[in-house]
Amino acid sequence: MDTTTTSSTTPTDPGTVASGAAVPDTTPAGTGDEAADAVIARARGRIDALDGRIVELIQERMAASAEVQRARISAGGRRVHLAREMEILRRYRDGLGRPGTALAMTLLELCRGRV
Ligand SMILES: O=C(O)C(=O)C[C@]1(C(=O)O)C=C[C@@H](O)C=C1
Repeated sequence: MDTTTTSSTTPTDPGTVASGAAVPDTTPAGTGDEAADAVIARARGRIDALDGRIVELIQERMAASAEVQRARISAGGRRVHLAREMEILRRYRDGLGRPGTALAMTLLELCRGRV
């Protein structure tokens, strides 16, 4: 295996190789095209703002989900409600296609733990 570069098949910190040794990041800061760089910087600003809001929304969802689960368990029910999960999985699949299902499964795991 080539140990001088990060492998595309092995997820590692981009600043290290599999051995953990530090490698300089040689990715150029820009494309060399000023207009393209400006578009990229602006769009990345929007992405960062959106990601921040998405994380906050997920945290808000986790709190609402915990409230539902606590109430159900206090009333003698179970943490997991499979029919409700099916509705949620369908909504994400309808909105985002097959990867939407995977996203919904990750959200459910964040909200109620692994089943
Ligand atoms: O809607 C519920 O009944 C919940 O408990 C919330 C929630 C969710 O996070 O969406 C969590 C666990 C259940 O299995 C189903 C859904």
